[in-house]
Amino acid sequence: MSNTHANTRPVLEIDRLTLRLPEGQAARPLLDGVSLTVAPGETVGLVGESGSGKSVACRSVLGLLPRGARTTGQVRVCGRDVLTADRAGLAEVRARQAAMVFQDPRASVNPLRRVGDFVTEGLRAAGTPAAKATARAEELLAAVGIRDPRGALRRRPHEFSGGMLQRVVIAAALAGDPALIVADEPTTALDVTTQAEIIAILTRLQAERGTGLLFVTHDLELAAAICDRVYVMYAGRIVETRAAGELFDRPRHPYTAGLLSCTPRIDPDAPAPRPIEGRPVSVSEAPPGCAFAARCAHALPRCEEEAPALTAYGEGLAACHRADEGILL
Ligand SMILES: Nc1ncnc2c1ncn2[C@@H]1O[C@H](COP(=O)(O)OP(=O)(O)OP(=O)(O)O)[C@@H](O)[C@H]1O
Repeated sequence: MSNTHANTRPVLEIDRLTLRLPEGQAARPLLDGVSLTVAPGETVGLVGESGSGKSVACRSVLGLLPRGARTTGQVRVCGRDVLTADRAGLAEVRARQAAMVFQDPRASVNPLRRVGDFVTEGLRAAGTPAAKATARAEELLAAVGIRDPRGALRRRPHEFSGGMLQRVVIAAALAGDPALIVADEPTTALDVTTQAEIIAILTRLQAERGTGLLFVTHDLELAAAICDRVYVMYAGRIVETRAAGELFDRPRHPYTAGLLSCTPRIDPDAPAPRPIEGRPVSVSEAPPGCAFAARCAHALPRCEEEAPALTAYGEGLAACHRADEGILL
């Protein structure tokens, strides 16, 4: 975690990104005016229930859009808009500026190729001589806690457990020394002990190297523990963003409060988890007003008709008509 980069240019600036699929022109877009920044060295969480658009948003950072998607707005990585970049520009962003760690490490690697090929791929594509790339790969595998890195380079993915393979994926992500890592639920496919190890490795290396980290998760408590700032997403829109501590202690959006109250706590005195009533609406069926209104205990008729804009409350922003009324206290 770091809070020392208030005046530095962000490594990621998503600016009013709206993303529609061709067949759904009339329906609500998958992403609707999403804005988000990550500063150098900053850890930023993106949280929300399944289907809220977290993966679509973070894949857009590497220019990975659903087929036929139409976008407005910008996604700038180190100042370059990836949505308008040509092939060479996009390849450079992926090789040197931003890397992604996906949920399932087995889906990220080619099962037939050796681990060494996978970790050195980006380096070799960027013109690093083979011997130097191999030495760097060994160094990276050691940094993520793989014993016998030299031997590991010759092994194939099936010889690794899921947790060990996710370490390999993190090593490969760090190979080009990117300014930004996007981690999309990087531990969901792993057991609990391994999850903690992977989070510790990722956050340690990110802090040591000053890399910006966009961390996607549905676990608000985990986000609060490791992130500097958190964005909360619902039905394709950002509904709240603020510093992790303030978000956890004093949420302003009823959806954030709902996510917090359904998260199990370690503290024995904490209230028992309570699920948010109703189911998340899919982006396409969201009503014209606040997409959360149908599940919100505090909704007024206005909430169903008029979408609330993200507005400053406290040190952050919330999109709720009632955010200044203290309804969540
Ligand atoms: N290629 C695609 N074509 C059509 N719809 C898509 C595509 N990709 C995502 N969607 C839809 O966009 C919405 C957001 O999906 P997304 O995967 O970003 O959600 P998420 O918040 O990451 O969920 P999860 O936590 O389950 O990964 C969903 O309604 C999903 O069905």
